[in-house]
Amino acid sequence: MPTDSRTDAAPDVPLIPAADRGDWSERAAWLKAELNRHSHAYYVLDNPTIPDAEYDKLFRELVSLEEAHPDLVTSDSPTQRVGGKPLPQFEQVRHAVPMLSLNNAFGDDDIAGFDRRVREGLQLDGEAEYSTELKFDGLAISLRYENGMLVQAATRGDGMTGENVTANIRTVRAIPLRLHAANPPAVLDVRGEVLMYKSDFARLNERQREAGQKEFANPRNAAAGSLRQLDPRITAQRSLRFFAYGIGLLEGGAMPESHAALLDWYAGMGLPVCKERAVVRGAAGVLEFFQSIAAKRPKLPYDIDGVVYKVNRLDQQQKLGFVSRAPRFAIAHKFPAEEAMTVVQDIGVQVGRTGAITPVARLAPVFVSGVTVTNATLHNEDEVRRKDIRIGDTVIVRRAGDVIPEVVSYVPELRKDDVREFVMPAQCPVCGSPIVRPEEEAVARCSGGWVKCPAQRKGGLLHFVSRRAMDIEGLGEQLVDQLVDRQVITTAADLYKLGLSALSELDRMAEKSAQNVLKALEKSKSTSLPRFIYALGIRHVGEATAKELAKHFGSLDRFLDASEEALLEVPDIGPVVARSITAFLADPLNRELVEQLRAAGVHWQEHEPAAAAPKPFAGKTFVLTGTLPAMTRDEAAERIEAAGGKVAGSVSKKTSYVVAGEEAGSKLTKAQELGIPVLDEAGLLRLLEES
Ligand SMILES: NC(=O)c1ccc[n+]([C@@H]2O[C@H](COP(=O)([O-])OP(=O)(O)OC[C@H]3O[C@@H](n4cnc5c(N)ncnc54)[C@H](O)[C@@H]3O)[C@@H](O)[C@H]2O)c1
Ligand SMILES: [Zn+2]
Repeated sequence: MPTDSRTDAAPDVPLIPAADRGDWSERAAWLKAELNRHSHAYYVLDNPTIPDAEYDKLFRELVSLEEAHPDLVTSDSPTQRVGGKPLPQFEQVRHAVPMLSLNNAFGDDDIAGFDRRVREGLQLDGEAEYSTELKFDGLAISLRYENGMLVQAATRGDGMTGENVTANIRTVRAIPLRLHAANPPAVLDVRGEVLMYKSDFARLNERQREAGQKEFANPRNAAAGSLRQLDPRITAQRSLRFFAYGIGLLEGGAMPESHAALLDWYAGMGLPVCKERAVVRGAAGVLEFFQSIAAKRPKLPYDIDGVVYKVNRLDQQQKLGFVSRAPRFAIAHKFPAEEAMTVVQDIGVQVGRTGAITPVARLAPVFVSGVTVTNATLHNEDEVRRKDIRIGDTVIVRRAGDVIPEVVSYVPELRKDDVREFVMPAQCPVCGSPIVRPEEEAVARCSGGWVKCPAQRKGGLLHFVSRRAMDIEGLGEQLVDQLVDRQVITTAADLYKLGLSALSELDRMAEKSAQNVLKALEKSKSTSLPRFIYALGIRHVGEATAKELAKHFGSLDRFLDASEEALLEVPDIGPVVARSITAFLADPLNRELVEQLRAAGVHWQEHEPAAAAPKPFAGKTFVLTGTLPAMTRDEAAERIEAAGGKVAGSVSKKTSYVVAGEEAGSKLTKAQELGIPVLDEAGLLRLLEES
């Protein structure tokens, strides 16, 4: 009996009719139609409707159905084919050697099976040798070089016929137009992946958003959409990258003996080859590679969805050959999916340490990248509106690395009529104080402050005791919750009044651990000024700013007496931060807290104030225009102002510099007319560094 592959996954959205409801062939037909529809959206339109993990589930279900009932296999089945049809707008290119897919493995057992089949196929006595590399999440491309010159580039298409995207590929700077080789082969088809870095993807989507255009679902789709443009000028603006990993036709040159040697040869000719690659032995070797890459994955600048193992020797590859749509000599070992689909059951709010109200989607439990997720952040109210996420929607949830799970988008075709919009509550759900949102801010806040709002109190206390602040071990969330809820403590100063009896009365608190908490509190009294300032939890004052403040003022009293002007003299402090500090210091309750902490014995070393740092941009006026590649305009303005400069809205003779990003308009023209120096982002950063 074929098993329904969905039962091994976490609680599911009841999206797909259960397999036992209809008859097998009906189910298979439904799966084929559904998979074909999604493939079209994914491969042809670069606009997928469901996450890959959902697609893969349907795909695996069809595979197991076809295995149990081989008569169900038809030539139009997605299990028999590669990719999608080439778009008719492009000239079609027939591949000299077909471009196939890869079989997938999801666990160690799959890998053991693959390794066994390889050894059997090659009749090996010992271990097989594998070349291991990354599975880039982009789109496959075939580059034809004739006598070392790039003459044609084609997408994979349906594997036999692809789209001619030569003009677009020529705009990709990573791809050499000429190979660095004294004696290049007469014909060489280089195969590899075109992809987009995560940072370039984020910037592209920001630009799309500002221009009111459709955002891309992920870097893969952005890369595919950017490459398959009819206008190469658009592709040229999209920062595409490339890694070579395979070969098609070769004429007039000697084929290397191994896959590893092929990649080295490529690298020597100036083709980008990813350095995360190795040659290993046996199943143990590939699994070790898998683990090491899994650990690195969150830090890689591009998305990968797994690693690929290829039998290293090319003669062995040839011997193993192909099955319908994939080689027998290679396998893709996939990571757990980072995206999954589920239903938003409700949208609630969370109150942070500074009172910030974060909308949070309450989800039907769903398994994403190794854990069950029930809550996902929606960041802020504007984000909920922009993404148009509603209660009852089916959504795509993403959890990458250790990052908090977030709702990426809703699935339009599954939206029902009875979905409800999120309404920002008027009152804080924790303390009942009004929620306010200053017009120019993206974040709504509980106006209760820590005095009225237990949520803010808890957040503030947790920040105070955290490792980089006062570093008080043993005071975790559960303990802080109890202390606040039972009104044992109100402020951080009360922590130092805690006695053994009060602590021992709390749930799950043995006398031994209570003593440890007291010891940790005592130890924390001896601290440093930067830690103390950071621990106060002033909005916009992170660790780095706290350090600058401590260095600049040298003593707590000088810091407490600082005016807004004095604060603006501190390196890297601009008006937003200065205002936030003065607001904090103006509140008598905060002053009292500081005094109580000092009275409790919290102490540190002080020193003379640092000589006032020069403000290199003093007297200079800047105008910002266009989209900068890495900074938002607000960030750029804050940095300019922190260096003493002014930011103005329009260009005049008094303007010192114009900082222009992409799509800069009339301000740039005006600057050029007036002969005002124009900087790009890199130029601005250099000026900041040099001065
Ligand atoms: N969300 C959807 O609706 C939808 C629809 C169709 C397909 N998909 C997704 O597409 C994938 C299946 O598609 P597929 O057959 O195009 O490709 P695949 O991703 O399963 O594997 C083959 C491809 O991997 C790429 N690749 C990356 N690194 C490689 C390396 N080092 N060596 C060799 N190849 C490498 C190549 O582009 C190659 O064509 C699945 O993950 C599926 O979930 C999703
Ligand atoms: Zn509140």
